[in-house]
Amino acid sequence: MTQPVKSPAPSYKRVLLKVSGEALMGSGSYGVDPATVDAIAVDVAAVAQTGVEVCLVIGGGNIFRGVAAAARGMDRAQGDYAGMLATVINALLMQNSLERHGVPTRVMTAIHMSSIAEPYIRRRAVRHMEKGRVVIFAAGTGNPFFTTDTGAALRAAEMECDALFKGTQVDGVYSADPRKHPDATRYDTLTYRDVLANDLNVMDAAAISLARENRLPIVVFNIHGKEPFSRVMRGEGRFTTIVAAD
Ligand SMILES: Nc1ncnc2c1ncn2[C@@H]1O[C@H](COP(=O)(O)OP(=O)(O)OP(=O)(O)O)[C@@H](O)[C@H]1O
Ligand SMILES: O=c1ccn([C@@H]2O[C@H](COP(=O)(O)O)[C@@H](O)[C@H]2O)c(=O)[nH]1
Repeated sequence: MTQPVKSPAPSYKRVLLKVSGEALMGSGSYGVDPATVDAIAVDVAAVAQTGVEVCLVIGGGNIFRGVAAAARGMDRAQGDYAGMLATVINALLMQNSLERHGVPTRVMTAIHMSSIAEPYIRRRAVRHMEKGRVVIFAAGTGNPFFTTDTGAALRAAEMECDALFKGTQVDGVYSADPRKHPDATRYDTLTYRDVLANDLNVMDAAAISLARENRLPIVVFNIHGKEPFSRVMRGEGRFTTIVAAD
């Protein structure tokens, strides 16, 4: 692997946090554990209170994944639309939790549902963040055959974020999926090219490619534990940074 130079923790002005839907299940195997959503909200609130502009993308894998439904015979595009609706449910739950902790928020959806959330309009989203609101981008890219990882890379590029933080079930990128291969080794830093060339499936290839084109650093970390987002923002704990080679 090419080893990019690891520099001290940068200071961020605006970041996007992607939370996997699975992370919201807590110790369950489906749906949402309110205590887990609350713990993530407290962590996001702490980061927002430092003055960093924060936007969020939450996956839907705790409720519905189009690709899994297609494997059982469902039409893929129809399943993907259902998956995107699952991300809206998660976004509304996170909004509720953040607001209970005093954080002003807006949910913006890529699929219009104006009774419950604003439609996604790039310049409005930027304005919300400038005013100190946490913006939650829901319904992914709005298109089937994509994932919320790609939605996260897309929105982070549009918002000109300094980095995309992927909060997931594992504490970084490994040589193989550590949940299936306990002997896999973890990397501190990787290049986009390494991730793509070695099929390191922590994020889908479309998301990595989009980040690479936009020179958007990706930081992969474990979303569980004591305020992990706050810690990784300070450069503490275990995580993997994915950047360009130079
Ligand atoms: N090389 C690897 N390094 C680290 N994790 C990997 C790797 N290959 C596969 N994975 C798996 O990828 C998962 C990250 O994807 P995640 O569960 O966050 O999915 P998602 O699609 O972003 O979210 P959702 O749960 O909403 O579908 C990790 O939990 C890990 O098990
Ligand atoms: O742009 C998008 C984003 C998501 N989907 C569908 O939603 C589910 C849940 O998202 P995850 O990224 O897996 O958490 C996904 O499996 C797709 O079915 C989509 O179609 N387009």
